[in-house]
Amino acid sequence: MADAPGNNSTRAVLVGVDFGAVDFTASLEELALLASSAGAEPIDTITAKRNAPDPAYFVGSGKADEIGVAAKALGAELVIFNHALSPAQQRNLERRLELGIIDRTSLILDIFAQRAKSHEGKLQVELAQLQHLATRLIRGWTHLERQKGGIGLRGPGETQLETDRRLIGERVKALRTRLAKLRKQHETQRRARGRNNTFSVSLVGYTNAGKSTLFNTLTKAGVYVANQLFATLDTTSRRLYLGDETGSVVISDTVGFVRELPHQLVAAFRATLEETIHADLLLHVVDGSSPTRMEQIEQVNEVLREIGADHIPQILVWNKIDAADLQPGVERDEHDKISRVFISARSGAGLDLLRDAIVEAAKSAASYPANPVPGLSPENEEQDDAALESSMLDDNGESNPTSTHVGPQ
Ligand SMILES: Nc1nc2c(ncn2[C@@H]2O[C@H](COP(=O)(O)OP(=O)(O)OP(=O)(O)O)[C@@H](O)[C@H]2O)c(=O)[nH]1
Ligand SMILES: [Mg+2]
Repeated sequence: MADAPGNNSTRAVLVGVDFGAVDFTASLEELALLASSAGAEPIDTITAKRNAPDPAYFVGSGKADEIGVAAKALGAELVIFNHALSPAQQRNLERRLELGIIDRTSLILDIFAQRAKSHEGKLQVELAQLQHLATRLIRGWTHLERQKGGIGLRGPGETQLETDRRLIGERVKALRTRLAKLRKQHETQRRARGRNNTFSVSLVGYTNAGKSTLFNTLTKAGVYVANQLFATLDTTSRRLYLGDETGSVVISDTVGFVRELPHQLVAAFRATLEETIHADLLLHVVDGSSPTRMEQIEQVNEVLREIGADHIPQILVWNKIDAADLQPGVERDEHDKISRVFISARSGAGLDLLRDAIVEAAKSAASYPANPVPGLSPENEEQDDAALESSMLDDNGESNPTSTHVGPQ
């Protein structure tokens, strides 16, 4: 590793191929942010124009050599492609360039692996990684066996490849079982919460839109905020008191979305996203200062469709108005329902409008009881949190080590 002095990050060259997409530049900028979020240092970006990917090297062999020469001249160890590479393309490039090659999918998986904190989050990432790996197993690949080590692991007459596949298959099965159990626990928690008839609100949106900042401002929770992609991986929930009439709602901060979110990850994070699927209201947070905000909205809606959350009432929260030179305000649709609220989570501008919008949505929701839930005033909020938390203990009476927290920590 040729690390620069005092800098531990891997120097990486980024490669983007322009197939004529309108968002080519924005997508490359995002790749740079993804790369630094993963701990790499993007030192150069090489672009190419093509009509279609080259089957062997994704870029042509001439371009591949050019990338290799440039990367070596710059002391890079890694080349990151802004695309999904086939296993063969990745392998061919690695052999030809003698450099580490990763694609967009692996990069995102890597960030998730680094960020996962909860037990469940780690299991989900491992499952996604193994599923990604399973498609890439080639003869002579011995990494897994070395890792597991030991005599007698390999069955009689099995080739290395079969052993690797078998070990991965077994681990995938074990992970699925464990995650299914955790999902059942979540179901129990949700039912317990359902008994309280508490209106639930999920913050969703593109990564870096400001969901956690807004969550903190609204609930004073102090969750991790950073100018990084996927700063948040675990769902965190808190009570939010909205006045005597409405009482409290439960509000959840969730993982951010990104374009081309690897589908293994969407599948693996389904359990985490269940918080979102079962919400009564989605606050779709948008970075209103981003030039690609419209496209980000579309990407988020696409993932919401994929996880079956597109039927949930949604308010678009147009955030970062301080950086976009906009005023706080509210927009209503043709049914006079609030469709957009313009705010700044950082300065607090427009937050009163947002709280009013949540109250209005809670009132109009059919499932919401006509009378406020008794006992949900600020005085006994803490006590209520404790009750909520105790409903989240698992069968052994142990605190559930998964991603959902309700109440003060
Ligand atoms: N100018 C401005 N910046 C903001 C505002 N809200 C959030 N930010 C910044 O945007 C960046 C991302 O904020 P987060 O709250 O971590 O975003 P997130 O949506 O939770 O991101 P992920 O967890 O990665 O999905 C941080 O640098 C925030 O300080 C705002 O209203 N105005
Ligand atoms: Mg966040």
